[in-house]
Amino acid sequence: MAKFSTFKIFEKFESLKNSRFLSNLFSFTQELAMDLGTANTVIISDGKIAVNEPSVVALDVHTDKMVSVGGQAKLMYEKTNSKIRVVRPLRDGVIADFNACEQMMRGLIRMANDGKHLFTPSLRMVIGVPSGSTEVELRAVRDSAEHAGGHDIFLLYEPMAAAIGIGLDVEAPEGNMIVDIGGGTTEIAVISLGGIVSNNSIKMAGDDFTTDIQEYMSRQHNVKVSERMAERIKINVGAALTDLGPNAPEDYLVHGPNRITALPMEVPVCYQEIAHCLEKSISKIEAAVLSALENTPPELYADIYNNGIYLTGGGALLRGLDKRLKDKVGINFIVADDPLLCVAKGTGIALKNTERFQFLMR
Ligand SMILES: Nc1ncnc2c1ncn2[C@@H]1O[C@H](COP(=O)(O)OP(=O)(O)OP(=O)(O)O)[C@@H](O)[C@H]1O
Repeated sequence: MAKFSTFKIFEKFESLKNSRFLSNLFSFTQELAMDLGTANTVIISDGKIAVNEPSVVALDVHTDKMVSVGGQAKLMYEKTNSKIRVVRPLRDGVIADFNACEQMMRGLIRMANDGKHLFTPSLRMVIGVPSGSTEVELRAVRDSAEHAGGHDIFLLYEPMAAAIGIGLDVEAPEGNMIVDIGGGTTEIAVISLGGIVSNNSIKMAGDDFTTDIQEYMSRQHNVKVSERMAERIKINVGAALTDLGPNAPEDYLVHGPNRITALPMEVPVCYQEIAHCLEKSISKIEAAVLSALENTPPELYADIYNNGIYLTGGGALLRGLDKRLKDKVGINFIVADDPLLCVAKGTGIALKNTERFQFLMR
């Protein structure tokens, strides 16, 4: 009888061991794909989005230990006391605070695991990086990932990841152009035969739009707004065109202190004035797209003309941007589905097919 039940227990354990839960619990290697962005970090585990959080970490000023990470840390942003510092470790697409970045990565990876592993696994990772990164900047990402538990680390350029994430056949002898407007960088790349033929990476993107709005509110309306409020204005009434027709959003009510008197103010903001205030920054992105097209060989140019240009990244969500770029360049612009997730999805696909995409990664 005892023999029988021992056998049963053994059989049960074997079947559980083969289940995903237990194989995760006892596995020593874990595979993660990561879009380590200036504004948001997305982690894909087991083919699913496990983490999609702001790239923010809160640290104890005295011990430098992590207090919170992601959305929780963002809630503390611009609201801290002298004991806590809230850091955005990436600026313009690259690591600006190495220690904070490492802590943030650790915290987010832990969040992705969520008790799934009994032991700290060794990580096999694909990480999206800006295509304009220098060797030193790439080294910094690799080092941060290694310190956060990474063992096998593959780096994939963001426009290539975005193209894979959209579902384009990046190995085909066909030109495709991607314009990825993130928080810190705009990456423009022409892809053909599994390589980047021409690229242009500028440090002008969504966060610069936010800063433009913050400065505009202070200059034009004498109202002081935080970075987070400026971002809310951008999301609610941000636009690239002064005429959005029937898609125009309602005015957005902004509350804040008067810059001079500190008395409370209420200012309604319309999308037309935001379109004016973003004019200069958007023109720089237009110029970068034109310059990338200038450097594109004619055969690939013809493909791009036929296929249209893909817009990805959070900046692609700015109202009317696709139409404005189309009017300027004369080529159709297509906003990808889920533009905020294209790079992450692409790194996830590359992770599942590291053999196939090995030649694309560094
Ligand atoms: N609806 C929206 N309208 C305009 N901008 C938006 C919208 N939603 C998000 N954004 C902006 O998109 C940016 C974040 O985009 P994304 O997550 O693609 O960037 P990232 O990957 O973090 O940055 P990077 O690639 O530069 O490192 C932020 O500046 C955010 O304010």
